[in-house]
Amino acid sequence: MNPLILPEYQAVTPTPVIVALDFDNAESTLSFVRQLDPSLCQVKVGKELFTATGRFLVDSLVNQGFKLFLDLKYHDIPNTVASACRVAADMGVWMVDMHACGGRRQMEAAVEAVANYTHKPLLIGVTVLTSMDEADAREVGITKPIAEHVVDLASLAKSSGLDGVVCSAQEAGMLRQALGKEFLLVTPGIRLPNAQNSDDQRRIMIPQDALTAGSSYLVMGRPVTQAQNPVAVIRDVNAIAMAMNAQ
Ligand SMILES: O=C(O)c1cc(=O)[nH]c(=O)n1[C@@H]1O[C@H](COP(=O)(O)O)[C@@H](O)[C@H]1O
Repeated sequence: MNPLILPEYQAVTPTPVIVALDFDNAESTLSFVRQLDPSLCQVKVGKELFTATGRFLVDSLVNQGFKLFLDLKYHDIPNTVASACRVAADMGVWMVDMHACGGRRQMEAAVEAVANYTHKPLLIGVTVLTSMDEADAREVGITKPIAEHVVDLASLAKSSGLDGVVCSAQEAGMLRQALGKEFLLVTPGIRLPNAQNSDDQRRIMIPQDALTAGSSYLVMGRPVTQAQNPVAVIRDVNAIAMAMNAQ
């Protein structure tokens, strides 16, 4: 058990934080993860780390007891995505995602592929990337305001049987109203109140506002991994969530 983790934070289950392990090698990742604990946060392995390390690191993190979000954003024909989700389920991941714009048949095939697993991974549809603003969206043919497009894709994901979506916390309030309390809202693009800039992110929110708006999970990469004290940043978010849950 990591001595940095105080008993009161161990009581935070589930924590809303998913730490994006956006590293390019196993050594840096494992050295960073040594200060974390499965009761403190979930972890996410995305394209950079998975390309660098393959399933070796996923296995290692799952074996350490972390709930792992495999963020490979599948977007392919139904058979390919369904088969990939089945392999992800075999790996014991907690959450896996696919682009909702891959369509109903892609999502339904994924749902069917993992339906009989005892530990079925949560299936999450990516709506509109948090790095995109209205001008970016228009350039790729999205003619509606982003918020409306997100609601449409999230409704499609829900009616296809997915457990939730990735969206910006800016859309969380609207999606909560439209899709109810149970549907998971996984929100990247989180920035701390004192952040100097938003990097490549465009639709951002601070943790407190994201949780108030109805986010289920906050995906946090650089605000945690580049912090002087990553554990303190996670604990602060957990404390906000705990205070809100106590109300
Ligand atoms: O699916 C994701 O996790 C994701 C979707 C999205 O719309 N925006 C987004 O930033 N992400 C991921 O969330 C993480 C955000 O990292 P930071 O901007 O460093 O906090 C990265 O790993 C992204 O790949």
